[in-house]
Amino acid sequence: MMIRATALTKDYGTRRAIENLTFNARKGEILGFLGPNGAGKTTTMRILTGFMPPSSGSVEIGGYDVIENSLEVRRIVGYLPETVPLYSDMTVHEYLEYMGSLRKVPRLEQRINETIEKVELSDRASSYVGALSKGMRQRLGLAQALIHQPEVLILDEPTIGLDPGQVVNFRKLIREIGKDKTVLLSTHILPEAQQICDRVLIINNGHIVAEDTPEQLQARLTGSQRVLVQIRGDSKDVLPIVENIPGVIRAQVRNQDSIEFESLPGKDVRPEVARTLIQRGFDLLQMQNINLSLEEIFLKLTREEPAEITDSQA
Ligand SMILES: Nc1ncnc2c1ncn2[C@@H]1O[C@H](COP(=O)(O)OP(=O)(O)OP(=O)(O)O)[C@@H](O)[C@H]1O
Repeated sequence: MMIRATALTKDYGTRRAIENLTFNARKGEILGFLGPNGAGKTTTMRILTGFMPPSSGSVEIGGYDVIENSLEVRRIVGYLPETVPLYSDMTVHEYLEYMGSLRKVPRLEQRINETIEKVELSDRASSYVGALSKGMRQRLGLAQALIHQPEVLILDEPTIGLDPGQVVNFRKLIREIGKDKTVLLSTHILPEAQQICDRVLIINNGHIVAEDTPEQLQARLTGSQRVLVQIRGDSKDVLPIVENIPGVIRAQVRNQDSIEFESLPGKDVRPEVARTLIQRGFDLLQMQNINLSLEEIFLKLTREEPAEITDSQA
């Protein structure tokens, strides 16, 4: 195992940010940390990079304890924090020279050239950092994380604030770099985790609530459908009818003239619902799939195994 985190807990004063997180990452794996804002992703990454100690628990990276062997850990870990401290009055080359010299990178000039080529900034080597686009700045952030050729790369919400084109490029770049590194990446965007990662940990409220491959995650999420139905009439009259249609697992009144229902995985009951309602004399005004929000996805994924609620969070 390249990363081994055991029973990590972090309290900020009386606020418990993460509790008892245990997870591993294999060598060469791209592991995703998926969770909404405030879930505890940044806290975990800061602990992993030795930026701050946990309140309890331990982390080993490449066999080194992040606190006891912090120098070794810094040598094998590259970190792209949520906001990278970049110096706008340095050029791209100067900035990497500076970051590389702090890390005492050997043959730095050659290394800078290799790195800017990898992140596709070679033609910007002499541009001032302040003049770069957001996407370029993020690639420069990645370059500083890669300058010392770390085996492990830790990326905190790396595509946040990029425009859609830049996001696509940046994800491709991470996959490319991840071919020969262990990568831990945090995101609050489900498709991002699915596109980039080999395995995804879902973190909510400081706890790991699910762990899966992107494929299995997808299967668990797209299995069932949620649909909004609007009719001319009273939704209270329609509810019992829809509830009784085979394949419908849950239905509820949305407002006066609409209800929503959820169907069994793998079964599209919409035609049956439409037919039944029309047969019963209702005018069907609208039928619309409802996308799951991230919060709902968490609930869904954790329905079978509810997240542990502890009373120690007060
Ligand atoms: N320095 C701090 N002092 C007090 N509370 C903090 C501190 N940093 C984080 N927290 C709290 O700990 C919890 C976890 O925060 P964390 O930043 O790790 O979450 P996150 O998943 O990275 O979210 P985000 O994407 O918003 O950064 C949040 O409730 C946050 O308010």
